[in-house]
Amino acid sequence: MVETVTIARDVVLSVEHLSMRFGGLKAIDDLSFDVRRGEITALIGPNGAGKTTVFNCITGFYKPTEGMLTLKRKDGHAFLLERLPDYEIPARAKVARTFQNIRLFSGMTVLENLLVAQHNALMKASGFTILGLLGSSSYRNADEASIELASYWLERADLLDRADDPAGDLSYGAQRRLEIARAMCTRPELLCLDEPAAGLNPRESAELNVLLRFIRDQSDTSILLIEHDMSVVMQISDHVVVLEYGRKISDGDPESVKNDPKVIAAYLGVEDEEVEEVLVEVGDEQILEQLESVPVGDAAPQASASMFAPPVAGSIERDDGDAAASPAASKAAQVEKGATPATKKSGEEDK
Ligand SMILES: Nc1ncnc2c1ncn2[C@@H]1O[C@H](COP(=O)(O)OP(=O)(O)OP(=O)(O)O)[C@@H](O)[C@H]1O
Repeated sequence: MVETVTIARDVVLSVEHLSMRFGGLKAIDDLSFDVRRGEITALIGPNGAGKTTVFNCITGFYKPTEGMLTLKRKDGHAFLLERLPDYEIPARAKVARTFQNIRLFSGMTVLENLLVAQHNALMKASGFTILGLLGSSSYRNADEASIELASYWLERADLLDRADDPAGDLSYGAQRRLEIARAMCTRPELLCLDEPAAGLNPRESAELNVLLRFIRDQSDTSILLIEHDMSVVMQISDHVVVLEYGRKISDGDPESVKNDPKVIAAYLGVEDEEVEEVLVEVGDEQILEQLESVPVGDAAPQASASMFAPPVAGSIERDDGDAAASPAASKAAQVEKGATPATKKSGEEDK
């Protein structure tokens, strides 16, 4: 059943009073924010802040403990994502997602990866029969349309000349772009990207930025991304939402969020001397001045100091997909784990 609700016209996703508990741990606590249509919204925060949990709630991997997630499609249909079975979220609500770890079919060619993403549309066109596959004109048309769409996104991702190569042969940055191209082949209205710049070098990050800006400006897809690389966030986001310990601490345009003392304190939740050291390294005196007005004790004790540190070429660890931007960007200790998920589905943890 299609759940119909009323939300502002330019909002594609409305998150309202979202909470998610894992046993005794409240990973998300009464979180509300909007993703506006045609924008890039970044969800940022120190490690363990709850960003991936929000994605898992949006994409149906977790059913939230409380709250409403309303996806409004351009045609006016609205879906309450927390009530949809997870397999219907991409198909009906048109939400696509990529993961922190690259998940391509590495033995298939680049083109095949994009065609597999359109499997549902092709099967529908075949009428789910072998005769349909072999002879029907609707299948042939759908087949041609799939190849055309795949070629379009391969070109946008600068991968057209690699179409027949195995996906596993691509460079890391090219594989990231292929994942995004594959997601775009499902014609999503909301694209959720979990750390798309993780492990990319500055040149690859710049290529990613070009692709994401193109999606925002030239397609009907809005983007919600989790990202630790602040150079990416600050360059391409229209809107930034900051989480700390599952709660929203800031929400606004990149400039206002960057200068929000609560955000600075959360990211630089370290000893006073270290704060100063990092800020001097970054060279932002304005932030330093603002930080002085934050009451002592407001800083989170286990946050990361990575926010304003620029990426440093050559210091990127790619094996596990994590990027270390600079010494100042070392990840903070995780918030204590170990609680049992209240509503986690069977299968692996979705990271
Ligand atoms: N399935 C789970 N079971 C128990 N606790 C969980 C589960 N998933 C997440 N958590 C906890 O919820 C909190 C938020 O985790 P989450 O992975 O959403 O944070 P994050 O902001 O995405 O972190 P990172 O930036 O490191 O990816 C953490 O304390 C984490 O340990």
